[in-house]
Amino acid sequence: MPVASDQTFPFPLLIGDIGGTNARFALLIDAYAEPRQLPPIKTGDFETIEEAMQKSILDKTSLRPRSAILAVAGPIQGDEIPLTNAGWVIRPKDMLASLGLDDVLVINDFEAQALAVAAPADGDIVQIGGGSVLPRSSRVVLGPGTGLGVAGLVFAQNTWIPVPGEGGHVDIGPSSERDFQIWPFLEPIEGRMAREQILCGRGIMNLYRAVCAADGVDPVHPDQADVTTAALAGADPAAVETLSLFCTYLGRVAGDMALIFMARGGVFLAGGISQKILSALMQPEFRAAFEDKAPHSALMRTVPTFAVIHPMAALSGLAAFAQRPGDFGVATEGRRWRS
Ligand SMILES: Nc1ncnc2c1ncn2[C@@H]1O[C@H](COP(=O)(O)OP(=O)(O)OP(=O)(O)O)[C@@H](O)[C@H]1O
Repeated sequence: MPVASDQTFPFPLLIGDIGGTNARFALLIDAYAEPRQLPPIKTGDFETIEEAMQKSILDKTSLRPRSAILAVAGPIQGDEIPLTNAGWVIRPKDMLASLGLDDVLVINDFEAQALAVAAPADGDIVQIGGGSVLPRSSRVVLGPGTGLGVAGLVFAQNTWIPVPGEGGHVDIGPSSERDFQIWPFLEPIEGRMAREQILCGRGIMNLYRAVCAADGVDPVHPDQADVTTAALAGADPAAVETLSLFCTYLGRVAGDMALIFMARGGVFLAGGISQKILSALMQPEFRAAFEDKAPHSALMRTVPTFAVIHPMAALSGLAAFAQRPGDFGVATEGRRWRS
């Protein structure tokens, strides 16, 4: 049965960021040592998470972790947690038994990204456009990857409290004249357009195909990496427009989230794709769409936006929480299991 309890976890402690495509792990020997990062693995290479953890971690070290804190892509409910965009199902009770752990906590992957932006090091982020951080004010993290992750981070009672959600599944609509030309060709999900239909890896392909269809040209790029590579090289007008629109829509959604949380502490772009298209995010489209929020454009100009460039940001957030749990208000009820 999941139990509610205190916030400390026994060391050695294994932390893991389990995305739809990649899983990244690190070991913490104690509350003071630097996390020992392990080589990332592809979720598709292993049938189950227990097999992945056994073969890629436990078989390769004599260190026996006593607890695990895992961040997963998807909502956490009950004793079986399916990953939204991958085949694994996390069963913490089985994990306690099969991996010999005393304590397992499972949180949302963007909650971990939120923990990471409570106090990012200067070298971990790059500012996009103007504005400045108002200390102790709410923050937002969102990131296109296999899906679109979104979370808030609020400061209350001297702790940073991550606010997980499923903001990638909120509706998105057309706004400009060009949007109205392209929108009819976007593939919806069960009849509606959610943000994640555009703002993620497969969303780039959805947008690219729609841009091509709107202009009556044949798509030539086989996947999203090909589209962004061609766009960044300025090689193909449809790819260039796709990336430009992607930045506009990401800016629009980032601005929406900033308004919802009144995020004067900043909006942080995490996820694998943001790092790969950083030079496009630095162009005017992203920030212009972010600020285009009449009647609050003047306010939006003061709110800073950042790309997170730390390669393992979610892991750094989990490590900060594991080592200084008192700094964070992470709810454990219903998602912590102990043997
Ligand atoms: N150069 C690129 N341009 C655009 N998309 C890319 C590029 N390289 C990888 N991708 C896409 O990024 C996605 C993977 O993102 P990420 O590395 O953040 O993985 P993840 O952590 O597993 O994602 P998530 O946490 O959302 O499940 C895939 O859809 C992949 O096709």
